[in-house]
Amino acid sequence: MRYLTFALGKGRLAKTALDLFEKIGITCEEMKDKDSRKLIFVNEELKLKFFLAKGPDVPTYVEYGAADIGIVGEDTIMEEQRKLYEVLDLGFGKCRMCVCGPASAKELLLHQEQIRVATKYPRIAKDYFYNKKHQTVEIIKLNGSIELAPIVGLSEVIVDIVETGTTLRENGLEVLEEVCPLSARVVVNQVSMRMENERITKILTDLKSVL
Ligand SMILES: Nc1ncnc2c1ncn2[C@@H]1O[C@H](COP(=O)(O)OP(=O)(O)OP(=O)(O)O)[C@@H](O)[C@H]1O
Ligand SMILES: O=P(O)(O)OC[C@H]1O[C@H](OP(=O)(O)OP(=O)(O)O)[C@H](O)[C@@H]1O
Repeated sequence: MRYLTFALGKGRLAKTALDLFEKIGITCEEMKDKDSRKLIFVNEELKLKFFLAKGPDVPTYVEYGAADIGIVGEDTIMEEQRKLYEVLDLGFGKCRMCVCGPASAKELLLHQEQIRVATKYPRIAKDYFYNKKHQTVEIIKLNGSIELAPIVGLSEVIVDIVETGTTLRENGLEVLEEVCPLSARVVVNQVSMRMENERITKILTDLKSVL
């Protein structure tokens, strides 16, 4: 039997994903060691491998078959546009992709002004403004602390993830429009889905039963 390989984003979703696997009898104790720099873990008994990667790289590993199964935020799936099957909504990691800014930016959105939009998600932002709203905007790609952009005058608004709204509140910003709700998803490599259908289907069925 060959190994089935799981790719997990090493951020916020990893711990909950591992807890979920534990509930269906898939454990990997080594992975819980927070101080470890180890990147890949093996469960010999079940012939499973797990590795931690940067969230946005998870769909890449899955598309190329370096991982059979991945757990990743829906935002990352939308942004990366990889060829893979999105098979299960895990119902955790819930948040929203939103257009945010100071209250004063509402007017600019309303009048379809040519505004600047800072974001870690240029594809999602472009799709939203160009295809859904038919509004021409300038998109500026950033890599984090996106809320800074309207505060320091880099952009009028941002497209970013909102969970509790604390980051917005503490920086005098608010949600102006909602792009879409988001949650953690299971993605599967397209060839693995055929070649390892039985094992993968069993894992998915087990996961569904504990959600
Ligand atoms: N408050 C939140 N902020 C960001 N992502 C959240 C939040 N709540 C849930 N998520 C989900 O968790 C996923 C992982 O987020 P996390 O910030 O850990 O990783 P990341 O965006 O890849 O971070 P980094 O770029 O810092 O490595 C996101 O893609 C999103 O789907
Ligand atoms: O609504 P909240 O609960 O405040 O959560 C949303 C914030 O969390 C994320 O940032 P993260 O902590 O991943 O840091 P980053 O800005 O460096 O990506 C996201 O980009 C928002 O800034």
